[in-house]
Order: sequence, then structure tokens, then C-alpha cells
Amino acid sequence: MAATTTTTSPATLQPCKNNATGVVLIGRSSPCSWRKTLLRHHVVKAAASSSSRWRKAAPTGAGGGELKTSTSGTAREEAAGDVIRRLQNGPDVRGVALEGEKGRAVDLTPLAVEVIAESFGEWLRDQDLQPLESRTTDGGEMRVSVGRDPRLSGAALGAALFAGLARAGCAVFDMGLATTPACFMSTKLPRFSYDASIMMTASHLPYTRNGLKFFTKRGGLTSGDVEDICDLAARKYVARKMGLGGGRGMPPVVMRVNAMTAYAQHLRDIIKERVAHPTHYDTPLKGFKVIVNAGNGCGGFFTWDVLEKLGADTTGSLHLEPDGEFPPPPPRGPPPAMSLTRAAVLGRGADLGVVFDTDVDRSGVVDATGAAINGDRLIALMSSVVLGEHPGTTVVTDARAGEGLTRFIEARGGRHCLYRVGYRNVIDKGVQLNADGVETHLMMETTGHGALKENYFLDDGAYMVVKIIIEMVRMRLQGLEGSIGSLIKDLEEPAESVLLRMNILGEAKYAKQRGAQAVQTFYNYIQERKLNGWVLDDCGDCSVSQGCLVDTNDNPIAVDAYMYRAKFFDDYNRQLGWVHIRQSVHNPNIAINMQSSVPGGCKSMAKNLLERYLLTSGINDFVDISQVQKFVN
Ligand SMILES: O=P(O)(O)OC[C@H]1O[C@H](O)[C@H](O)[C@@H](O)[C@@H]1O
Repeated sequence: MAATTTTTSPATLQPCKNNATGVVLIGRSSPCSWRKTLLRHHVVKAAASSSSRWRKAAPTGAGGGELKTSTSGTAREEAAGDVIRRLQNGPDVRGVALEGEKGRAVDLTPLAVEVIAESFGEWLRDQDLQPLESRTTDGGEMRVSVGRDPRLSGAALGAALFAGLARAGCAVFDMGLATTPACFMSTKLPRFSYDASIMMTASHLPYTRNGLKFFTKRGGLTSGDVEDICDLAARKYVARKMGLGGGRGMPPVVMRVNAMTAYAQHLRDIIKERVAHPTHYDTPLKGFKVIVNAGNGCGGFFTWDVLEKLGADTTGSLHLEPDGEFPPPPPRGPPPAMSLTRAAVLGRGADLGVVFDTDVDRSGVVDATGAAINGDRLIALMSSVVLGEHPGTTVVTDARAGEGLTRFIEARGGRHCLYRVGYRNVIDKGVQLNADGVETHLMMETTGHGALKENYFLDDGAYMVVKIIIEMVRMRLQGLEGSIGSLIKDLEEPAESVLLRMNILGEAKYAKQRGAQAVQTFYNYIQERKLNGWVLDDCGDCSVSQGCLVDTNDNPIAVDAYMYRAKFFDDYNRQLGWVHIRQSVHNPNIAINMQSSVPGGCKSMAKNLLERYLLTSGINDFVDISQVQKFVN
């Protein structure tokens, strides 16, 4: 269980504590078979995801089959329904699935998962998913695949997921341990071509959490879609709690499938075709040493089913074993994972290190010199590759990216669109720009989520690494000096980069409203000239001053609407840096990101905000400003 450095052959790796489910599994591959062989066109209804619907109250007594039961619309019923609504986290469902978190009760229960899955199945039936001639359903039955990460709660919640889908009349295909991008790809790969897919994961969150990500052939569901599903599920939940509409039917029939193998082959084929090695077509990675750090999540397959099969030496790779408790170091992309990978790369004299998050929708790399390439650096590296293929393309990132990145992209002829935080926001913006005729090939968040137009606008950490590996091999074939990091040697980085959090105090149900008020006050203060020296970036959250393109059909969900970036100029009119302020996607807090090109610049900006905005506006009555105070002092 402990974090290991292993080169054990895949067949001896374990654990696979699954299938305590009472579910009928059909098919020959064992639940663990992924390990031996192992593993979003976001056409956005996005704008439709609508601010007005944010956390709307539970409709009572309305539609939805057995749901006609909630007649009196009592506060208790609403509160029960809110249990489900609160599980929505942007386009995902996230919750506490196991005891063990101080002050947090389990809320992602099997019943919650079952009603959400059933509601997803019903929602699917109303979707116009694809042209009739290519429908994969027989007699109107929706085919839905399900994957999961190794979290301990996965087996029990998986059974509930299967039951909910089956109750909605879906045919269920169990991919077992899988990655989030592979779940989406199971709707695209010809051998599978499912109508939809659900991945059970809470990504980088602790092992006590779990969650759901939803896909159709069109890509990941939007926040608005998930809100609709959770609304329906909330009504079912209330009814079930009242003992109505449930009942134990036959156990669901679930087909076991091995889509990870097909997905891995798909990635191998891309590398082979794009490298087109003159002498080793089938083993273009021969002679390369690559370290993979899978953080005990689902990314180990990339080692044995992609890299090794293409001839790479992956000796010294880290944390390949899936482990439902994610032993330390935590499976997050940033510091511990990057520094451990760096040490392994340098120790082995490897050409590249690869770090995946738990469900492999995010990645980072380490080059042969040990330089960590994540955040802005990873975006710069990908921009350099993509701008080589698509001169002049626009790159969308979240507005936490640095000004050096903008200059880097513009120096290569590209355009940089700075947009809202949240990977779906970034990706959806790229989809929208393309639809508006603005060629946009790369959409990346500073968190390591990256999507390419050429790959269904899917944020796939493994696909990102595939692109980087192709570039690395091409550089060697062309006899170019230097490691992959040499492609970004002119990226200017800020002198300082700081993230501070301010908890929103008081009752949880008012947190969003209070957070919005606090963030909007910052905006108003600048507009009302109460904050001298601060200049808002013109598009609110979206910095248009650096070559961005004006929004045409922007319609944020409520929590995203209050998200601003502003520059700060000192008394001599020199820009010290910028601040980006917004509500957290996950927790009741406000995130303040700051960057400065001047040492001490972030402290000066924080001091200014503390004295002239936080302490004078009265928002310190309901926002905990202690982190800012501590930083300033
Ligand atoms: O709002 P925060 O707590 O800082 O989290 C922000 C992050 O939330 C989620 O994890 C999303 O997947 C990311 O796209 C986003 O960057």
C-alpha cells in the first residue's frame, strides 16, 4: 500500500478489491484484467447552462413518474432534495463517500448515486444524441459504459450506479478501472460506440470523496445538464425516502468490457502514425527512457500498454499500483508528485517524466534536465507544439495564467484568450470561438487540464503526453539538441505568484450569495474609483487587453459570473502585477490569485486590498480575511 517505486511486471500488480456488488457480470475479462493489458466534443449547450437555474429550489409534486408524491412541499422534503442538489459541483457530482472527514458526514450514499444514475438514464432518452442512421441502440435502449478509479467506495457505489442505470432502462457496460478520458472515448471508439458514459471519480480529492463525470458522444455534460439531472434525482430521492417508487427489482445485468485496451491501442496508433519512424515504425520509442508517476490512480496502463509496447524503457516508474486510499504523497499534480518524478528522472537519466492525476484527465511532465513542466510552462509547451501545426491559432486558458505566457504565445504568432477558471469553462470557450469562426486548437487550464480541437475537445492528460512524446521523438529524429524543455526557454515567469483563500463564514446555504457579494464589491469598488491604481481587465474575468477576443454569447452560470481580474499600478504608474478574485468551485471560500513581476509586489497588492477593500467594505464581517492579514504581516 505504501508509495512504491516499482518496476514490477504488470501481471503481478494488484489489488482490485472490487465486485462486492451483487451485480451480474457478463463477459470473460476479470475485474482486474485492465491491469495486465490496461486504462469530449463539447458542443456546448453551455451558454444554455444558465445563471437563473443556479441551485433553484426543489420543485415539489411535479412530474417524474413516482415523484408526484411530494404533495405538501414541506421544508423537510426540500431539505432532503437539497442533499442531492448540493452534490453538484459544476459539471460533476462530488461528495463524501466514506466516513473519516472531520465535520463532514457521508452524503454521496448508494441511494444518492442510484437516483442520480437513474435520472441520467432518463435525461439521456430526451437527448438528440446522434443522427438516426448511426444509432447504436436496439429498440431504443441506451448503451451506457461505466468506469471508475480505485477509490475504496467505488465497488459499493458502482453497484448503485448500475442499478440506477438499469432502472432507467439502459444497457450497462462495466469498464472496471478506467480513466476519465477513456470513458468518453468509449463513446467514440468504433468497437464500443456507447451512447453515453459515466466515470466514477473525485479526481485529486481525498480517498473519502467520490463523484461522477458524465459524457455523451457530444462530450462532457455542462453544469446546466447536471443541474437538470440533479433536480430530477432530488425529487426521486425525496420519494424514495418516503418509501415510494423504489423496490428491489432483479439485479441489473451488466456486461464486462475491456475498453482500456482499445483506448491504449488508439494512443499507440497515434504515436506510430504521427512519428512515422523510418526504421522502427512499431517501436518508435526504442532508446527512450520515460518515468511515469501514476499517483496510485488509474494511469499505470500508460506505462505497460502504451510506452513499453512502443519500445520505451519505463524502469523506475512510480506509484503505478492503483490504491483506493491514495497513500502519500497525494495524487495531485503539483509539488510532491513533480519533485519525486524529477528525482526519478535525474536518477535514471531518463528523457522524460510523466505525472498523471488520479483519473488521468490532467498531466504534467518533467524534462531530461529535471525541469518541472506544469501550469503555465505546460501550456507554453503545448502552445509551441500546436502553433507549429496551426500557425496563428488562438489558445484559451483560465485567467490565472501569467502575462509571460501571453507574450510567449504572441511571439509565436498565436493569440491568447484569458477566460474563466474551471476546465469546462476554458474548453467551452474554445468550442464557442471555433463556432464563431475563430480557429482555436488548444484550450488549457493552469491546473493541467488540456484539450485539443483535434481530439474531440476532450481534456485528456494521456493525449497531452502523447503530443509531447511525439515532439520529443521528432526532435531526436531531426538531430535537435536539448530536451523538450528547450522549447519554452524564452517563457518569462513572474517573480512572485501567490494564492490566498478567504473562507466564507456563516450558514453554508448562504455561502454562494455572500461570496458573490464579496467578489462583486471588489468590481464595484474599482468602477466607483474607490480603489486607486486598480484597473479592471475589460471583459470582467476575461482579459481582452492582451489580444483576447470579445465574448459574443457569453452566459456564465451564477457562480462564475463573479470572477474578476484587475491590474495594479503603483504611484509611479508602473504595473506591479495583477489579482484574480473568484469563488471556489468546490468549497465556500474566495480564491485570490496574484502575480507580480517585482519581488514584494504581491505583498504590496495584498496590503492595498486589505486596507482599502477588505477592511473598509464591511465584507470582513462575513469573510475570514486572516490569510490575507497573515500574508501582509
Ligand atoms: O475553485 P477551486 O477550489 O480553486 O478549484 C478550481 C478547480 O476546480 C475543479 O477541480 C476543476 O476541475 C478545475 O478546473 C478548477 O480549476
